[in-house]
Amino acid sequence: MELLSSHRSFGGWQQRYGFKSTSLNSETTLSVYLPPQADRGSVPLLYWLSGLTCTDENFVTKAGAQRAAAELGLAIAAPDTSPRGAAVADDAGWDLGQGAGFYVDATQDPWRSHYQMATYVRDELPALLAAHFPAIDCDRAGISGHSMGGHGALTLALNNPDRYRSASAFAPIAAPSQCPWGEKALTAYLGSDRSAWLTYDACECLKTSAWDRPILVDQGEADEFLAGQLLPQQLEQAAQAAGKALTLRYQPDYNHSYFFIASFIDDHLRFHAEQLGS
Ligand SMILES: N[C@@H](CCC(=O)N[C@@H](CS)C(=O)NCC(=O)O)C(=O)O
Repeated sequence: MELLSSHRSFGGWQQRYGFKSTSLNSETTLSVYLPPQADRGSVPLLYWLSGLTCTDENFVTKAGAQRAAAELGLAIAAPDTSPRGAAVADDAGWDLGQGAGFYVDATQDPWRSHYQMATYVRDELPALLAAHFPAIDCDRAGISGHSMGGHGALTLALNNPDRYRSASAFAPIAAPSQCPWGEKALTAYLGSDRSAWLTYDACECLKTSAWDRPILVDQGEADEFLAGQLLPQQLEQAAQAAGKALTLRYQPDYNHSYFFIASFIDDHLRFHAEQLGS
């Protein structure tokens, strides 16, 4: 891993690394926040998955998470949202291809040779972090994200309750098999057989998942994508039917932006820290 940048932040370090990912078969970047407590012992980890058009840097520069992460002793790993590079398939739209990996393992050409984001986040990242950051305890890991990344966080947690101990999301794409963003991406990455999509739809995952911990979701009421793309009411119904402990908070006047995320990120970090024992 090549250290691309390192900044002192609230007594810890905000760092960015570049490396070749084996699952993505491409160069990628990863941002890591190491809280001050990492100097003295082991710290739990929060994975942050960003949304459409983002890199690993949007969260780092806009969410304002470092202050609370430093207080709570929580490391944060923020990966990029897709494989990148001239040799990697792309699409003219901003909602497919580079910057829009949707945290799935693609099975269709031309995507499948690089777009293995589920494997990358679930398997490669913890191994990499454990090897390079001895202070990070990858067995005490939670996951969160925004929009496409909220969808990624919920589906990864629900599909892997042994891997993550806490889960939350901001304005997640809650039912991707029923909204235009999801239908476009899942058709491209997984093919037109909708049964292959279900494992990547949080509402479907809730029906069968062994996840037994509380889930926190914040949703802005003035979110421009609320009715057309995000469908949080479906998540609420699915959680209720499955008997899962979902707290869905509607936040009046907040839109889809990082101003919304920055306003509630401390609540989410505290929520994760409590469950991760930090
Ligand atoms: N580019 C799209 C918007 C995409 C968008 O809102 N992306 C969200 C995630 S879904 C985001 O986090 N954007 C980056 C940012 O705000 O820093 C548009 O022009 O409508």
